[in-house]
Amino acid sequence: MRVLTAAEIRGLESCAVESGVSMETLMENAGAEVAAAVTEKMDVTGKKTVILCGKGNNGGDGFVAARLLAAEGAKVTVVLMQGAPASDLAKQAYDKMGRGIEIIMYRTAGGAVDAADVIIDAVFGFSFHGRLPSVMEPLLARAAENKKAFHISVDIPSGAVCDTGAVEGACFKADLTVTFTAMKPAGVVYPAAGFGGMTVVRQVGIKEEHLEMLPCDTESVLLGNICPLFPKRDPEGHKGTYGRLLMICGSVGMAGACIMAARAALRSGVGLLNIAIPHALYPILAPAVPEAIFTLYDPTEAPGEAVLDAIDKASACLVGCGLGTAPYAAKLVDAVLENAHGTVVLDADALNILAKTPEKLLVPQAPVIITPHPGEMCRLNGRTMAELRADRLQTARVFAQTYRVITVLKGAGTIIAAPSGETRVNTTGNPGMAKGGSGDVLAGITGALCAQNMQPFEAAYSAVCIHGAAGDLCAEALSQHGMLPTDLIEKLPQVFLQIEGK
Ligand SMILES: NC(=O)C1=CN([C@@H]2O[C@H](COP(=O)(O)OP(=O)(O)OC[C@H]3O[C@@H](n4cnc5c(N)ncnc54)[C@H](O)[C@@H]3O)[C@@H](O)[C@H]2O)[C@@H](O)CC1
Ligand SMILES: Nc1ncnc2c1ncn2[C@@H]1O[C@H](COP(=O)(O)OP(=O)(O)O)[C@@H](O)[C@H]1O
Ligand SMILES: [K+]
Repeated sequence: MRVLTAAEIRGLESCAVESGVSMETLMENAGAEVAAAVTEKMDVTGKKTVILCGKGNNGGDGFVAARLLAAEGAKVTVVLMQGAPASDLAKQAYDKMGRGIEIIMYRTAGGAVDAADVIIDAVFGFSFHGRLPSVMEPLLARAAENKKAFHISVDIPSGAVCDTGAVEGACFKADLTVTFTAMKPAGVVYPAAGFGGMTVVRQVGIKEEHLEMLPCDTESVLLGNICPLFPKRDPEGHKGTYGRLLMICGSVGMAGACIMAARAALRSGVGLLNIAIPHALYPILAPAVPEAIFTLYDPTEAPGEAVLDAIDKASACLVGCGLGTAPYAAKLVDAVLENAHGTVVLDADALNILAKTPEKLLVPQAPVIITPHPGEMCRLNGRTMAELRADRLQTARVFAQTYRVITVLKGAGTIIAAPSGETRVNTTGNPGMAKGGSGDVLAGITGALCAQNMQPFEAAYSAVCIHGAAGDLCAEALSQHGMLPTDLIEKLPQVFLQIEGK
């Protein structure tokens, strides 16, 4: 699904006005969609409906919804959060409300919020930036405490910044967000996405051709979107057809990371898996991954002929899961950066090794995918965690463009950014995956898809989506508490069944 910024929506709004659709109509339709979302959920007759309205057009949408819900028999109270409406459009909508709707100021609204059956958040929309004014915080907290009410946000949960998904202070917590025209970053990028509940996109009068003509470089990803990227396997295919993945992962003390990445790669369709490990790991790895072949190396020596030959033959290399950061590991990373022909996937310790010298990411001729979690990202770009959380989209984009690497910034709503500026936001997965080892599974899937010659950007976002989909199946079957990263691997066949079925 396309994800549009506030400026893009404003541009579309101007096109609509030029083609004869008035702003009043857009606002009327927006308010009607909000009212419809409530009436679809419940019979509103006599229901105490509190609408928190700001002074801008988001508040205007709230006034329209107030009028329409009151006409349906709801007992509506409008709360002016910033005093009288300021925009002409919002003023018109306010005047049209007529009698029969209670209008109160936010300072006296606590009781109404506590007793409400429905609370509609129409305080701020896509023009909000910075922090929610602190005077509004107590009322939002009371709205959240009213657990029996249905909470609905208009366009964006108030307190979230549209284009970055940042939430610096308090934010309205919604069960449902009705957003207009297109998905916005705040609907899919965390932390904002965690406040909006389910987000539905509703059309309010922007012409479809205007929407389609608009170039868009950001999309959200669902399993259904990636299915067409997986052609049927060739009936005459052999192991050579499906690529040769070289993994340089694992060390004494971290063999498990290598095993999980290897098993995930094998369950993701790769033809041949070669694992380069120190001799000492062979007795553990060989029985754990019987399908793999092994290239054994001596960690006290520089990467030898066998490792260099393996790099030369690989259609993709995955480096870093459980590799450690010893000097020999750094030499292995260099060997891959200098010699790889196929896509290079760098995870975990490979990224820790490169944190001091990120310019080395520019060395490979081959495409590079990096899969940092937020801590690794901050080590690589030298920024703080607060800076990262303030704009996860831009953090990934800037790094991808600066170092010409596909950047997979992991976490809820993983961001996948390409050097071209194209960006994807993942929508699968859940907090049951927040356990050591989940990242190794993702790295294995990513390496396997790259080895099979999928385009690297498509491989990167498909892997993230598949990984999250496996996580969602695990959560359903095993609970978020009880599921393990190794369970993700066992669920991969079920995800690929869905992909092959399309
Ligand atoms: N453009 C469109 O296509 C449509 C837009 N509509 C609505 O219009 C909304 C946007 O309306 P507006 O542009 O009037 O702005 P908002 O209603 O988002 O914000 C109101 C005002 O708050 C100010 N503000 C921003 N950050 C603040 C902060 N931290 N503290 C205090 N004040 C702050 C802004 O400068 C703005 O003037 C959309 O989100 C949507 O709900 C709808 O009416 C339908 C169509
Ligand atoms: N709350 C969450 N929602 C969705 N996915 C998550 C969540 N927490 C973690 N994940 C996913 O789990 C994986 C964890 O990776 P990482 O932090 O590298 O762990 P490790 O290296 O310990 O295996 C990432 O793919 C991340 O996106
Ligand atoms: K809002």
